Amino acid sequence: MRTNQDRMDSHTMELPRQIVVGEKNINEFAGFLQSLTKPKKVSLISGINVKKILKQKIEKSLKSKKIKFVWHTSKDNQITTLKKIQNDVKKDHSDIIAGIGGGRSIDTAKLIGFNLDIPFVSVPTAASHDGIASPFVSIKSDKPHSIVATAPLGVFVDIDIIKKAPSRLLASGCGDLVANITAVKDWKLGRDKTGEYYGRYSANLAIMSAEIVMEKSSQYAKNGLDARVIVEALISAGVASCIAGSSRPCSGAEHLFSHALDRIAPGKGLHGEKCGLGAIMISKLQGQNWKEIVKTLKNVGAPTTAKQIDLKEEQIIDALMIAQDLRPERYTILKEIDMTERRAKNIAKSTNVT
Ligand SMILES: NC(=O)C1=CN([C@@H]2O[C@H](COP(=O)(O)OP(=O)(O)OC[C@H]3O[C@@H](n4cnc5c(N)ncnc54)[C@H](OP(=O)(O)O)[C@@H]3O)[C@@H](O)[C@H]2O)C=CC1
Ligand SMILES: O=C(CO)COP(=O)(O)O
Ligand SMILES: [Zn+2]
Repeated sequence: MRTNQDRMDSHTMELPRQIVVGEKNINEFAGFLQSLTKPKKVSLISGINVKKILKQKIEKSLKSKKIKFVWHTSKDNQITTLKKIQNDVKKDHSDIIAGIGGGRSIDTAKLIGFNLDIPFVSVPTAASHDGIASPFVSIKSDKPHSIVATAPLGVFVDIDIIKKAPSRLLASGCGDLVANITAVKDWKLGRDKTGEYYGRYSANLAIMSAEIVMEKSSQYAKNGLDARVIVEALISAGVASCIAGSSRPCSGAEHLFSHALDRIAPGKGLHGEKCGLGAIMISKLQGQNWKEIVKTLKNVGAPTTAKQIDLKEEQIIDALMIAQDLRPERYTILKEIDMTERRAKNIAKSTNVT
């Protein structure tokens, strides 16, 4: 007899072809591109901070391999900004595109690569999110959540750059990772209540990347965060999404809460920080060990209260109340709860988020 777990529509698993995680290896960037597609010209997408830090090194590497380049600046993740950059990239006639930076620059390059059918390479300079190796893109449009584009052809990481990035970014990445605990629980709920496809392998992979951080967090509190482990966990979480064919293993109600905050309080808090706060409250609603999530976030230096990222109690409550409506088709614990103002206030207070 077929169970709900067996039932699924066909889906495509698109995975990165080559992932390099090195240290002080940015000078090998051009060689990495050559090993992928032997490009003559590359379009580089980054923000102003990242460009300032890496311009010289990246240009030196590209010149050494005679690869031409054009820089483009990503300021925000609005669809209008992306379209403008896309028009400029089109004029480059480049044969590869690289997103260099945090989630915004990577997403911008990923979607432009997909739209223009140019191979895309992900060059994270911060371990702040799990979109590094995934096919998903979060661009502000009518949809508050990610859409499918294409998995990077290659992922190139210089851990030394990530170690030197502001520590808040690495802690934020841990928030995006612990979110997998609540996301997978919601995914199981969706399987049980709606018969939706649930991939045990990708679910376990996502859980493992969260658990690695949770198990090591006391050690991190004493000796500092291990950037390489966190990067690998984020890559692995992205690969879990590639295998699942959706962001399901890494995005449940805690992400819906974060997407709601993106609308209610734009610009407040990083993506992973908001997902971490969401994971605290959602794990309590799910009957999971929410205190363990608080402990992990505290140990890695990520926020555990709204105040730490300048959010007000009303904003947390509103976000909890509208979260599920932002993605009604994604079954989460919030479908099973009448999230009244009183209930929202209670969950935020009882977990010390407010
Ligand atoms: N596709 C997906 O599945 C996912 C996508 N996202 C998306 O990613 C974005 C969030 O990513 P996040 O990284 O948190 O935020 P940003 O990409 O906005 O980066 C945050 C800041 O960190 C700076 N920065 C990055 N690396 C360094 C460095 N090495 N040294 C100094 N500064 C650095 C950036 O500079 P600069 O301004 O130069 O870029 C930026 O100012 C959101 O748009 C979110 O929606 C999040 C999760 C998953
Ligand atoms: O951030 C993500 C996974 O960590 C993407 O999730 P969404 O599909 O909810 O945007
Ligand atoms: Zn996320």
